[in-house]
Amino acid sequence: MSSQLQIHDLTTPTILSILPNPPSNTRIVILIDDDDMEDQQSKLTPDEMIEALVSRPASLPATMPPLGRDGAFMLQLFMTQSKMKAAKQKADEAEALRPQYETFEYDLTHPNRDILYKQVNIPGRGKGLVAKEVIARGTMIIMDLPILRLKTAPCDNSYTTDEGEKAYFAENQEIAKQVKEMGKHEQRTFLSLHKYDKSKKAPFIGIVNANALPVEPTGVAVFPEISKINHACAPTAEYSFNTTTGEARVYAVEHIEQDQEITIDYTLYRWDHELRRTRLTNCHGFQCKCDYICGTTDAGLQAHKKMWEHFASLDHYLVPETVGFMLKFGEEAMNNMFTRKNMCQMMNIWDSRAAGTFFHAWQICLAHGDLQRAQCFGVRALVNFRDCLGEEHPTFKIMQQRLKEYASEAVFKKDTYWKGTTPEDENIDTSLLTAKEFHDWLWHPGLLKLMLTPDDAPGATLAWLTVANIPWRHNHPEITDADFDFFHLLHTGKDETGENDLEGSTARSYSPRPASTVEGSEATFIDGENEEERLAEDLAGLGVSGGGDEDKAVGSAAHGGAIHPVQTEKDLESQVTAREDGNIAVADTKLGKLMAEGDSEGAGLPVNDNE
Ligand SMILES: C[S@@+](CC[C@H](N)C(=O)[O-])C[C@H]1O[C@@H](n2cnc3c(N)ncnc32)[C@H](O)[C@@H]1O
Repeated sequence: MSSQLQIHDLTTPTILSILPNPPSNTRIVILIDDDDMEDQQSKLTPDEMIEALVSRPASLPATMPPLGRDGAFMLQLFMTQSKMKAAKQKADEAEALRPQYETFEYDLTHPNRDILYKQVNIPGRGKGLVAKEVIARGTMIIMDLPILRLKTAPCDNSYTTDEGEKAYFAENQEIAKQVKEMGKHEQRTFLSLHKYDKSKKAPFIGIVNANALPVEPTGVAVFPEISKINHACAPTAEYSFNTTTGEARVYAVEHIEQDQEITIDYTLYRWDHELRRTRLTNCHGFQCKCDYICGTTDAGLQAHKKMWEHFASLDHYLVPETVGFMLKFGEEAMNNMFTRKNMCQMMNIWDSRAAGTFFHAWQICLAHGDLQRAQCFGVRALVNFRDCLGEEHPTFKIMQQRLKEYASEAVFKKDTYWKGTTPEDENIDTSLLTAKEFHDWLWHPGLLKLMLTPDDAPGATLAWLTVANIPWRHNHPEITDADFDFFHLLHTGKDETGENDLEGSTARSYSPRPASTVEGSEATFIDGENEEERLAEDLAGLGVSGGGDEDKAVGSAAHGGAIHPVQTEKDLESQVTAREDGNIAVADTKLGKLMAEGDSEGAGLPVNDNE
């Protein structure tokens, strides 16, 4: 039996006199429901408080006020009701967000669902996701886990022979088996996804084809939420997969307006328009008709091809085999990066390709011992990687590490011949420069030439933008001075105010620069002319007619013709209705139908009834 101490007006000295040698079984209640006390204790967690009281009573503040009106039984801290509630809610939220890697069991009450986006019908594209509110660049929109992973995309295999065809249908059955083993939520989710099955006999492959996205290191995966996102060649968001955690994320790479569609590039930017088209048609089963690339005229496509070839050739000094050239021709390599950056800007590419450009510029500057510029570029790369892939992504983490340990880079100071750097512009206080001055200083080593002829990369971009009637887009986020603070943060872990740290959201506060201020800084050519004037002047030289129409919306409006019939709300409902006996209706409706659509062996597969 425990002794009971009736303690009224309990004071610190009283507690201290009891606690060092409490009689066995003595428990003391300390009621903490008084505002003053809450203030004092707010810095301690309940566990710390207990620890402080029991093992280090002397550490209690000497001025501790009376501890309450009642006392009995147990050394216990009572948080106020609201605090308890908040703590519980926080714990529940954390639990809901905790990825479940082992089981892959997926709850339909997805943490991101209905938060930033909603699913609506999009004319010509079936359903799609739109922003429920304005979403800033760099915001994580979805975090998702695969419900199904395959080593290769079925659509990538060309089953032209009889044997190949057999293998194709065998694969369909393999996927069916995996679906059968899924939990009921996953089954429902998987089967509610859009299907593209040209053969009409491989429905499971059909679902994979329409929805699967590449995952690293190899293979493809289908996702419960991300697979609801439509494709755009100039997307508003970027999809990436994290090999370390096994999760996928989608980040806003543009400022997305309320009700604007959230789109990703299914082809992961890797291919020119012909390859993109093949991939989208063969795998995802639709022809993209965006006015950005796919829906333009033949001349537009030709111009795009040329521009793309130029773009792809710009980092040819940076592959390991030719790194010697980068050391020898640093300015030229830098010039290429300047061009690449300008091309990205003209095309309004602010996904991780832009980060790649800054990353290369960082390497070039490091190689030539130009640390000040290297730092500026390194930060830009990091900020862009963070915005597009997130701070958890291995690419971001590796970049962060490399920036810290720049001296161990293989190319570090391998060549000090750097025409671009003069004693005057070394160790310059960049904070004193205007945006324009800073821009000129930063890119100075590469500012040798920026031609606008049809055979030159920016010229080819301009030709494409013009032929395809795409405005030169520059009304989007440019890197701001916040990046420099971020670099400071990188080294110190704290900013001047001490409010941000690298573990937190840090430079998330980095906000898009308004369109008007972009002009005259990054968007200006070497001679400082306004790019619009320059554009107009150069059009004649390029032999292309018509200019960018700034008023016309671009890129995101891919009014493509979806081949599949629109899935109605009713369709979906009927697919996921729960059966009374605990199995799901989809088992003998949609799934059963799909099985039957496949070969006869498949029809016999029961759904998972373990649940
Ligand atoms: C991953 S699903 C996206 C969600 C799908 N729209 C739905 O209704 O469930 C891919 C399918 O959406 C359609 N789709 C996606 N992007 C499209 C686009 N840009 N133009 C036309 N159809 C598109 C195609 O039918 C494609 O097979």
